[in-house]
Amino acid sequence: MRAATQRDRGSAERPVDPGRFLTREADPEEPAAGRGAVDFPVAVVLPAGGSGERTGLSTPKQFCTFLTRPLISYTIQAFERVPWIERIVVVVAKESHSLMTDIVEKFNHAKVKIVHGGSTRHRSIFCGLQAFAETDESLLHKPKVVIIHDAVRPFVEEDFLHKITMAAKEQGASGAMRPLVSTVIATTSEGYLDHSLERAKYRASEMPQGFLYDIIYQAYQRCSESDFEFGTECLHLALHYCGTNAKLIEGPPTLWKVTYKRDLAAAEAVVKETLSQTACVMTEECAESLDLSHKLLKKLSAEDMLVDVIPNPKGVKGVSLTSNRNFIHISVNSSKLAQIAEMVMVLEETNHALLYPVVIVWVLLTVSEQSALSQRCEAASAIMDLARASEQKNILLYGVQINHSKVPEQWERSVTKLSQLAAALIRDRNPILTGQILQA
Ligand SMILES: Nc1ccn([C@@H]2O[C@H](COP(=O)(O)OP(=O)(O)OP(=O)(O)O)[C@@H](O)[C@H]2O)c(=O)n1
Ligand SMILES: O=P(O)(O)OC[C@@H](O)[C@@H](O)[C@@H](O)CO
Repeated sequence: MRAATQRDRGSAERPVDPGRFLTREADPEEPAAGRGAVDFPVAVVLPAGGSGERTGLSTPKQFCTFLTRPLISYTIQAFERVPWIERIVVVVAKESHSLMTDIVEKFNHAKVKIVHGGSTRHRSIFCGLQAFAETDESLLHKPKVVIIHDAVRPFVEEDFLHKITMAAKEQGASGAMRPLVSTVIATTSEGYLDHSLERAKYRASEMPQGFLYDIIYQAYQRCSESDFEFGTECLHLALHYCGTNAKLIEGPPTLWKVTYKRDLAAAEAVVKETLSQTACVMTEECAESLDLSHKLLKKLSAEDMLVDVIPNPKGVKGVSLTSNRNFIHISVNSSKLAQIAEMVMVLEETNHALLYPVVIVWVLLTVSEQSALSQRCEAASAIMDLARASEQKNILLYGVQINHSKVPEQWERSVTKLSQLAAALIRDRNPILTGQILQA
């Protein structure tokens, strides 16, 4: 049996995790290795006042939800978890103010101030910047560097934010860029090709962008009506109105903007993939349960999951729940429902499922034939009610029944099935299957 603290990586080198920031908590004491501390005030402006017409949805995309949370909450959290970012000004349309207030309260977004935007993105950004310039110093003091980031770009990591921030402090302005995927072409008024640009010489301007606050605020104060109405590039304003040439930094592929409906599905898939990479197996100490947990560890690790195995004779008290998002709880011969209920209570008390759903796969391991039927009947009625209550707390409870077999081939088949079911339940997080007892 592996020590509980050891984690088992998959055989292949793990791919760059597109959503690493979702689960890695920044350490407020220690700047990440390889970069200096940020010793000046930094704030963020998130323009979120658009209507998201290109999604074809009635709800503006920043308020569309996946995994029980609106898109904008993921973006806010990506900045809120960065210890050296002090304030986040979210710019919303006036009619979305109360919705945004509810989101801030529900998800404990403590660093957020809400302001009203304008009819275009540039007007909204200017409204956000004005929030620092025109308020009581003690409430929202002016930052040295302000990061401007579309609220519909939820995947941004602290490392890259640090690069953008330090470059903005040194250079006055900085911006993310990505290689072009398609070639840029110009058309004639009749709709024919006029010319194409040499793709290698151009880049796509992305977000986040960073600025010395005074520079970008002055640029917006000087901004023409035409730029306010039709412009799409903050870096251009800093250059055109303040002569500040932005430092361009190539960013990771995760900086993409949610623009079309398909992008919302893509964003959900990224979050699901990130949340599904770890599992904690909680095992009883009888031989069959220990054997099952060891086999699960090997099989799930082969699926490239990081797996902890926690001998759990005393129920949930022996487990650090807050460091895991997916639990496989093995109960032998009886349902031990109280332990599951206690887990749900602890997860709720620690707010651990507030931002991301937690999955509990409850494995009913039947060792003695006599107990099989009674265990299953007892569990079937109990799990449904508990699952319904847990779902209200963003905890997804699934059941899988498995019979221990002394016939190695049969036991191996059952364990393989259980491993596949557990991996699928953790990966898909389908609320329809909560409260059900599947059969391995
Ligand atoms: N008047 C506006 C328009 C846009 N934005 C914000 O600017 C970001 C990037 O703009 P875009 O992707 O174009 O969003 P929308 O304008 O909402 O999309 P669409 O053009 O499809 O309507 C989004 O977070 C959007 O909410 C804003 O704050 N105020
Ligand atoms: O034009 P949209 O409002 O869809 O998106 C804004 C983007 O243009 C902008 O975020 C980047 O190009 C960086 O400026």
